[in-house]
Amino acid sequence: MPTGPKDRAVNAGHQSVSDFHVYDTTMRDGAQQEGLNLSVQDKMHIARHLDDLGVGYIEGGWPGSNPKDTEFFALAAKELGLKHATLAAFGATRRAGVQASEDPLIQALRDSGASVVTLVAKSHDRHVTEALRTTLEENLAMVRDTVTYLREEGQRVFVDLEHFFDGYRANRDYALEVVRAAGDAGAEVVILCDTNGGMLPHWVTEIVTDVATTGVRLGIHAHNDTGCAVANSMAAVQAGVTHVQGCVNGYGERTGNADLITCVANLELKLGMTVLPEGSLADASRISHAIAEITNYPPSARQPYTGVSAFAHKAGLHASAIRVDPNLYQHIDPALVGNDMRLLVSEMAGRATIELKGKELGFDLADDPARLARVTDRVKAMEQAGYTFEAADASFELLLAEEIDGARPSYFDVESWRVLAESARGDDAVAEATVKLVAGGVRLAVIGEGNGPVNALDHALRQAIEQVYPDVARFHLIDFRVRILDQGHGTDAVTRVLIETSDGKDSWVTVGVGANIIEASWEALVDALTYGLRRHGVASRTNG
Ligand SMILES: CC(=O)SCCNC(=O)CCNC(=O)[C@H](O)C(C)(C)COP(=O)(O)OP(=O)(O)OC[C@H]1O[C@@H](n2cnc3c(N)ncnc32)[C@H](O)[C@@H]1OP(=O)(O)O
Ligand SMILES: CC(=O)C(=O)O
Repeated sequence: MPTGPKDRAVNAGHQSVSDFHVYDTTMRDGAQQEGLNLSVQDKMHIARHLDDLGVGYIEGGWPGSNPKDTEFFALAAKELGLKHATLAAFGATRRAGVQASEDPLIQALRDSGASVVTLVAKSHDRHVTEALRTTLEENLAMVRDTVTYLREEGQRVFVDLEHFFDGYRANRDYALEVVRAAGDAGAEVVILCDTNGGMLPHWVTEIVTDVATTGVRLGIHAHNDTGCAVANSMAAVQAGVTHVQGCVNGYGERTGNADLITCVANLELKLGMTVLPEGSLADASRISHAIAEITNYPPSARQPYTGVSAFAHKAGLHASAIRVDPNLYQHIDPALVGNDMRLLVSEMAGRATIELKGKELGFDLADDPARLARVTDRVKAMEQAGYTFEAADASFELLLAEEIDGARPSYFDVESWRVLAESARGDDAVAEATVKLVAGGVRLAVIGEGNGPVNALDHALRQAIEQVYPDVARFHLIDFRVRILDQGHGTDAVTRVLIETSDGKDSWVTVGVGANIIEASWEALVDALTYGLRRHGVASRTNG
């Protein structure tokens, strides 16, 4: 026989470091994002990452609405073992005309094992009459009854008021009546939701300031349809809410929810509040990327605070000031959110960029201004010819090594290469490449096969070099990107290839440019193996 939540509540009672609530809904509203699907195990992993981040509340899903969410709560009750966070179960108020104690979805919330239940309720009069097809009075009763029932069953209750801001504009008195009904029935926090995401910050300020006069503890749940979800959440906090909901990486229905990490970083670093355990924010970038791995959504490079480009500097003028003091072009120290400053080498680089990037890669270029200028000029000329170094650090490092050592690092001399592609009797085309080279004083001629010309060349080159440099056996190509560059002259377009190679531990990117895809790929492949051997400490003919 099931016991009451009083006895079964998991992870109950852990408050965030301050009384301010940081409430994550990645596994519920985040999972409402198009293309995002989480398994039970995915949810377990995400919950642990969120707990490491130190959020106060983790909304695990809607038990009773689908078997997976029900299973997640059952497993969480047995195995999750959160350190900081409290698990919350999400669901709707009872159905119209049904007693809370007889509504199966309310029973599922009660039986979820979660100590907190977050109920979604209607507060916009038109939604009550048209979507719920009931009366305004019955909606108030649905809120009161459900909150009262779950409180009596021993659960803490938060109430999400859907479409609150639109509802307030349509019928202020009714919207405020729903807030009071929830608060009076025992809801700990009433969350004002910008469900359609249409608000602007000054409207949020105005409305929250008015609703705060009810004396009910308020929260904010903002969607990003105007691109203002985080700004609206900040406006709500400044107007008095003490509970912020959001999703890691801004996942969520349509354009997403407020990015929870951006919100907490703003609260801690801009507003000086303490909303996470001390030191947790420095884990934010790692956790944002770890969760992106689980959701299988590549993280946005331009994500505030945690994106790989959040502290990447491309313009020469920026780098020249950064050389004096990084804070001249950064709003915070990236280490505060576990991110790093990066310098991007491109045609927009000046000498300062090259010097700083060189330093990052372990080269001291400051003592030779003429060499620094020469590298800068070479980079600009090569970018004009189609190369791109900002995404190909490994090719840039080989260029620097060449300038410093007087010759490009080299492990083999290529005599010739040739590649043929053939399709017989309408079968899929296959390719065969022949590579002739001298490595370690040995002349090698190797044939490689592949499903395309680049694949065949890669196999042939690798098989040849591996005979002299066994480290090459660990290298494998993990990404291959081709771009046809129209140089504005129509017929003389060139091809650029970026190749990412891994040794199973690290990866590096090289670039090649040529009149055709095979020539460009060959250059990038040769750079990839050369860089890899250098990185593995294998002596080249130029450095020893
Ligand atoms: C704003 C938000 O994002 S809230 C979160 C929304 N999330 C989801 O909808 C995902 C999970 N949902 C589900 O799995 C299903 O919709 C269920 C299990 C909840 C309900 O499924 P069904 O019983 O088949 O109903 P259906 O989805 O067609 O319609 C929703 C019903 O809930 C009612 N409803 C909507 N909001 C509320 C509410 N706040 N309180 C009570 N009932 C509500 C609707 O009026 C409708 O009732 P009806 O069946 O009498 O027409
Ligand atoms: C509750 C919720 O997800 C919303 O109103 O957007």
